[in-house]
Amino acid sequence: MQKDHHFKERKGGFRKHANSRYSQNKSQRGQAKAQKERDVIITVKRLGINGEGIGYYKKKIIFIPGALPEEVVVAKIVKEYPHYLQGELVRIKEKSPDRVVFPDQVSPEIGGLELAHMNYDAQLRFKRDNVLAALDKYHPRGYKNYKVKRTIPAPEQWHYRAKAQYQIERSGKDVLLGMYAPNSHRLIDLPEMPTQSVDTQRTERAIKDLIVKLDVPIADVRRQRQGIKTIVVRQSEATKEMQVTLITVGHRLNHMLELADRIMELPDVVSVYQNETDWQNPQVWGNKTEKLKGQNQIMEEIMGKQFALSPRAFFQLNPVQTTTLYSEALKLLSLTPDMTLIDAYSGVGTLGILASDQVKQVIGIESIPEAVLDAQHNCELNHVKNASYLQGSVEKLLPQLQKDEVPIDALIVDPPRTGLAKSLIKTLLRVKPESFVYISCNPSTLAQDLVLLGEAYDVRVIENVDMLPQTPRCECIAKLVLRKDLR
Ligand SMILES: C[S@@+](CC[C@H](N)C(=O)[O-])C[C@H]1O[C@@H](n2cnc3c(N)ncnc32)[C@H](O)[C@@H]1O
Repeated sequence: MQKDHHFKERKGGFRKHANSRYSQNKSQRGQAKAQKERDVIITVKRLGINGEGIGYYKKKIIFIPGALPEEVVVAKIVKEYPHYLQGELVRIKEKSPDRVVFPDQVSPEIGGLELAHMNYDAQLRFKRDNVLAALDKYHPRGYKNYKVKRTIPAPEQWHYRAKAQYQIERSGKDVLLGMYAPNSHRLIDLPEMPTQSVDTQRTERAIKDLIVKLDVPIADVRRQRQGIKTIVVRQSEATKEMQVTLITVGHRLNHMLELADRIMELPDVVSVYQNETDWQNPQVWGNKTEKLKGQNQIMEEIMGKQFALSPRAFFQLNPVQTTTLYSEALKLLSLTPDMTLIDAYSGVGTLGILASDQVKQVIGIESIPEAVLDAQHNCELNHVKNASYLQGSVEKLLPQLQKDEVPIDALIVDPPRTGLAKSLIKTLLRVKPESFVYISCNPSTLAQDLVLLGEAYDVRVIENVDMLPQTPRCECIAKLVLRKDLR
């Protein structure tokens, strides 16, 4: 450990970072004691699930964003909650060998760079440790025997994000384009985001310039004025085609079609969509999506197969590393030609289509109608004749398949961060697919679901694939095997 590292260049940034990230929960904010800020010396013991340093002060846990394990830091206690303290990093007295210089062109409080002050090997270790910690917290049956593999690194640690989703807002005479500070409505202008692809970033800025030039209305939440709220730019890794979606409050905005024409002139842009939302909707995307210009979808390629993507369809943010994720997951499924594979939470049909030549049939289940249409179109594009896609919730459709006596031999689930619904787990414990792989982007919900699934399944192995370097997030792939006594 190196001594007496003064943290001048980042001090201010981390203070804001610490404040915003941990003081936002309203009920907790109410309980926080108003107190005089004071500096304390803390030895950091470990990282929390969001990448924040954790230490103890007078036997109480203290969270210090930006601090690393083994570091001795001076922290300011900014809030005192009944069960923990919120700290801000002031100065590093003893520096961790894992510390690296944070990218200087961007504010540390921006989401998505929570681990950017830590070297990449340490980030990979942290991601595996996060899985172990979740298992240790919920202790699913036999978890001590799980083989939790080393995190598979991403080939690119910077500029890997193929989709940018930035908010646009007026601030006095300026127009800001970027992301909100975590848990707040304070927009941070983001001319540079080091994990974002250069092309998507450049296109975002060019669209902002066009909006200003053509005087297209920008949404104003305070005055409830209609306009453009969010600009989404997604690029295909294989074809470089770019799809732009302007998320608006209000339908026909002044100069909107002229704007779409001008956006189409930008390099690689092949389609412009408008998605309409309203002030009541807490989600970024609204329900109405309409094409303004260009082609319906952009084309992506994974493992030699073509995938058409419409604006609302889910696709991994890191297309280069997606091949690793999918090939590891399919390897663990151990498919045979007589099997029926259920691709639950199928998105645009990627996993099922990639597995289709190894099984008798594939049935995909997905809730977003546009994604289901994309999946059906993707089957045609790839001449896949043994796959079909159902639109609806997995919770409702899986029991229906069982009722209809569809053989469910192999199952892959790839749910959102919330994990599997309890009702679905009950169905799975009845159906007992022989081959079962669970892809999870949240070790905590994975561990909780494994507790319940442990009634019928053992876990053979958990693979970790790093899709999002510089963030605390990781994709886990768990291979579940039916318990011997139930086979
Ligand atoms: C993490 S993505 C996985 C998509 C796909 N497997 C892939 O790798 O591209 C989760 C998908 O599940 C869909 N989804 C979310 N909740 C669902 C539910 N209850 N039933 C069916 N699909 C759901 C989402 O629309 C999204 O496409």
